[in-house]
Amino acid sequence: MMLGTVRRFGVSHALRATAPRSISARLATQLPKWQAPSTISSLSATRSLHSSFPRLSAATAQAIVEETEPSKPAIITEFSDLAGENLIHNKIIKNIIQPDRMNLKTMTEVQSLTLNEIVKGDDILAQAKTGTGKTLAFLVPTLQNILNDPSVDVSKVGRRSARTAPSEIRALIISPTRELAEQIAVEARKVAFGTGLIVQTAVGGTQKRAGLAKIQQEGCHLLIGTPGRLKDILSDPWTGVSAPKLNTLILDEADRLLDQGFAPEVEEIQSLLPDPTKVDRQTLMFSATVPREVLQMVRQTLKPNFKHVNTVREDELPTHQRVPQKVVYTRGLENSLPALLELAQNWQARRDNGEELRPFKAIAYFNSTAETKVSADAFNAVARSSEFRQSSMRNMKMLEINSRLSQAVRTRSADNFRKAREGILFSSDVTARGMDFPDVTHVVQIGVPRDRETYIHRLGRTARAGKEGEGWLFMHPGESDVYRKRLGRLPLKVDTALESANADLTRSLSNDTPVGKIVSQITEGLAQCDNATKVKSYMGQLGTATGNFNSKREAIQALNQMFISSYNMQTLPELSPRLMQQMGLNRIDGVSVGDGTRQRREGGFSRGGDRSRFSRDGDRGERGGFSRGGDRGGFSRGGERGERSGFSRGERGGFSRGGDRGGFSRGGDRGDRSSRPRRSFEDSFNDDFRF
Ligand SMILES: Nc1ncnc2c1ncn2[C@@H]1O[C@H](COP(=O)(O)OP(=O)(O)OP(=O)(O)O)[C@@H](O)[C@H]1O
Repeated sequence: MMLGTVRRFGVSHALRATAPRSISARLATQLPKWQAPSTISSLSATRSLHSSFPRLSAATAQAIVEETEPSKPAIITEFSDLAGENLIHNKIIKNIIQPDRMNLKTMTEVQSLTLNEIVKGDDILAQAKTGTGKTLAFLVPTLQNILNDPSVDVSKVGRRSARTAPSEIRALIISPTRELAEQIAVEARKVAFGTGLIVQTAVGGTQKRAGLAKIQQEGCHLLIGTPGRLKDILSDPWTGVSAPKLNTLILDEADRLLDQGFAPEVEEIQSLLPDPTKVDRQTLMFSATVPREVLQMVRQTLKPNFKHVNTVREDELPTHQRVPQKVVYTRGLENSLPALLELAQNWQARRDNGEELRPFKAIAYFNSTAETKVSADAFNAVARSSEFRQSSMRNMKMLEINSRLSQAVRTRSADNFRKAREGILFSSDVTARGMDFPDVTHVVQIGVPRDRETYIHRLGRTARAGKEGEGWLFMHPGESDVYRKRLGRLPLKVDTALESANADLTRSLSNDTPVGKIVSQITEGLAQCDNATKVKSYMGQLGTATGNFNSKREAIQALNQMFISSYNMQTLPELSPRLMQQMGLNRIDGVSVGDGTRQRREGGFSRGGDRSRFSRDGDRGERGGFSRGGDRGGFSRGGERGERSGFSRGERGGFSRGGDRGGFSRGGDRGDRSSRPRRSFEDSFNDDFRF
């Protein structure tokens, strides 16, 4: 079996014969040493030689190449060795290796393999596990290709700022989330420091005008953004931003960008780029996961002779072996938050006892945005309590991030978590892909995630760059069918150590027991959350749980129990008959039927409880739940595949039919100009609905 493989597809694209060759392709012919590791398929025997952070050591690579194809020179594996090859600008190399800059030495496997391939100018699909340095793998050759382009004014390289017209954009990176786009930009600026190359971002939720002005004043060689905003500015002639000379397009988290939710926007962006028969374009796709369903889209998007660089062996699991993954069956939905607190306390107790453990820094993932909020609010209340403030956990930061927060708050949360030594980030899937928060020790997923890829990417927020980490999944036994379907082949082991996961919280527990103490902390924390948030959380979870549980009735019973016993609410939220019909529920499922008057009175919804209003006022994450619940045909009946496609169809279909789409897209542009930024449809849909 292969450690890293480079597969070539098809024959050369007819266009390539006529199209001008990319700079990198031309370069490649002058570069005898940086050979394609076409023998890389023979690397399997050396796997044990590698550290947990997969790298090809120079000696190993040399030995392999010699063993298999003695005539071929070594693969470059040290960043510093790039200098002798005249391949990569000295400033870029310095930026990467200098201790006071990025301080990196040896390439990771995906970097080594793809740098080599990208520089030759071919289209690439690159697959490597989470946290293995894919960002640098596409940034370095991309920035170098721009520098190599004779039509880019290289005479200014080295100056602080090389002013360019907006149309000088040579490379475009599309990212599914704003935070990831910004993170890539930070990395790109580090790599490009001192070269004169200008990196700009175009992401939703920020002032479009200000972003455009920046591009116009400073110029832009590399533009990084989210699909909606990129489409917006490239399609609008008034922005003055176009990319007639663009020759590199990168799709980070490619499988997400090619799924049915994003694909139309990505296609539209491509149609706004120069005709590839006139301006040769190299397209690069990177992700840790490439499900079979999207391979077809990959083939349609890349040139027929694209290369598939895959560092995940066919017989290997897509998660890091070094990461223990544990599944905890919770007695009820209400047991998850106490179990999370217990996990943190246990870790801290071990540290207090002198074990050499890193500070507890966890991301807790929830399937609905409102649940994220209620949980963050409850833990913040716990953290304010005198008991907590007197404990050794007192420095733990409790932070929240989800798509319902303003972009400014989202950015602040992400920055604070990045800086935090210890803490918990209560997150929806906005941070599930690509985000590189340092030193995350635990990823805790609450509820079975919507698909296998989501599980893998969330888990990938820990154990990055060769570090250690743990993955935990807290799930209700009622989710066992979808658990088996979605995550069945992943190496999760049942863990029963967390006592509060199994405590009966419908009965009062003595405060004298450790579990009783934990439960009372959470109960007091939840008591400080407002009722409206709790109602929204119930509604959000209704959507996700009815899609996840073996039966809707069981889901609703579990939810009702949590609402009454743990949220300490007296009466269940009312669901309108219309909503019930949309969700495929009936009275005997145990829901409270009404017109929403009660929750309006109690502050649950400001503008009503039916679906159409709820979709404006309620939690956007919840809408995902509703659609899934509503579009039962796709979600509950489908298998793994059916769920994926049903899910996407359900979301889009639900939206278009509901008419929200038009409203959102119209509102998006105007919103960017108004003082209170409004969200374009894409921003709301792509970021909020599905993350
Ligand atoms: N050659 C290297 N040596 C050591 N650390 C590296 C190297 N390259 C990148 N890193 C670090 O590894 C971490 C993960 O990198 P990156 O975010 O690019 O991973 P990724 O493969 O894109 O992950 P994901 O699949 O989650 O998007 C970053 O902190 C980065 O600085």
